[in-house]
Amino acid sequence: MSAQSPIVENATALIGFNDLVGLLYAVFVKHGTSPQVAAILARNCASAERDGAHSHGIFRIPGYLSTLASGWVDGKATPVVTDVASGFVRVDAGNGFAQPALEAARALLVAKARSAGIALLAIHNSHHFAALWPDVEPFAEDGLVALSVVNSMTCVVPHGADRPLFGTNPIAFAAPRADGAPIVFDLATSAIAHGDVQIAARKGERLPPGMGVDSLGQPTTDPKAVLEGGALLPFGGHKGSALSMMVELLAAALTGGNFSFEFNWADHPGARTPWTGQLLIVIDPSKTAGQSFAERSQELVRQMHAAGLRRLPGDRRHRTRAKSMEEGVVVDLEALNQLRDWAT
Ligand SMILES: NC(=O)C1=CN([C@@H]2O[C@H](COP(=O)(O)OP(=O)(O)OC[C@H]3O[C@@H](n4cnc5c(N)ncnc54)[C@H](OP(=O)(O)O)[C@@H]3O)[C@@H](O)[C@H]2O)C=CC1
Ligand SMILES: O=C(O)C1=NCCCC1
Repeated sequence: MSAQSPIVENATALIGFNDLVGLLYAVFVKHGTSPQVAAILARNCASAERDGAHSHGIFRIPGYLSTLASGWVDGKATPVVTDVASGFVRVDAGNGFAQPALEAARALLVAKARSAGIALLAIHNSHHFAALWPDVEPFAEDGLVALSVVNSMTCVVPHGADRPLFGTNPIAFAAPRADGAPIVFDLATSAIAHGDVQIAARKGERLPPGMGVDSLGQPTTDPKAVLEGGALLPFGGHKGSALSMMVELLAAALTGGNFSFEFNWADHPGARTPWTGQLLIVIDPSKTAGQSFAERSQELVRQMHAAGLRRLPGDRRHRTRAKSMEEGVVVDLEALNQLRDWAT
């Protein structure tokens, strides 16, 4: 630890998962969401904290609240679902959050996927602040395969370019398997999520090399240099950059949302989300020929373990989830007290 960047370990507290959901629900209602929206966001945010996905748990609450206070997002919006075609559902989120829009469309989307074998959900006029795995995991728990993409705000320099253009543009995938939790991965197409850079800056920690550049385009491990005029890099050079480009096309061009670069923060003080889009593809694998998909995915996992793999994507989350459900969710004490203030 360097003398210039002391790492302060904050005190923590334990809170039961349902108590955390209840507390977050009260915070959201108090700050202008409808009870329906509050219930969805509270569960989403508490689930991230429960699973140790800290960059998209309680850490995000100040951003939610300042965005609600700015009027940039409508916390009481009622999503409008349109049955576009046999395999296509569109939702106008009404300038509300993306998760209630997904909830509003879920039943129709699943019915279409089960009848046609595949269905696509395009959400626009929406805000997505969160982790993506809660959006896809429930489909796989019901035996379906799901893929989701969402673009975010400009902070990533495309491979070979001179200035930031893409968002951190995550991709999440979930598939059922015969024995055990669904296979789920959820990753930013940037070398690191923006939220993790903010957390590192707050804790006075350095970033690993290769994550970002400073305002002069020079490589840096200083999170503040990345946040203040610098930018992030895609993961895996041209490969992550191509995936990020794909996310812009699917999540924005196909849904009617903004590209990550089409949002001017200066016009919306307090806003923390851009006005982008979200795309979800749901597949019913029972429609494929041959052996059960869940058996095939189980066989893949078996072979990966036989090849020496010790950790599947999602394993860490599930371990953290089990511990949180048994012992309580570990939260920063100061953040917990702040939530209690905000709830009253
Ligand atoms: N809404 C938005 O606009 C945005 C949201 N995000 C969110 O930020 C979150 C964090 O993204 P990111 O930092 O890229 O995620 P990570 O790099 O931490 O993890 C990405 C995936 O890889 C898995 N994984 C990590 N390390 C290993 C390993 N050693 N072996 C096997 N699997 C591993 C993770 O599983 P596990 O979880 O079990 O560790 C996870 O599924 C995501 O939830 C994403 O949706 C990011 C950008 C924008
Ligand atoms: O961590 C990130 O990167 C983001 N998370 C939520 C919304 C914008 C980007």
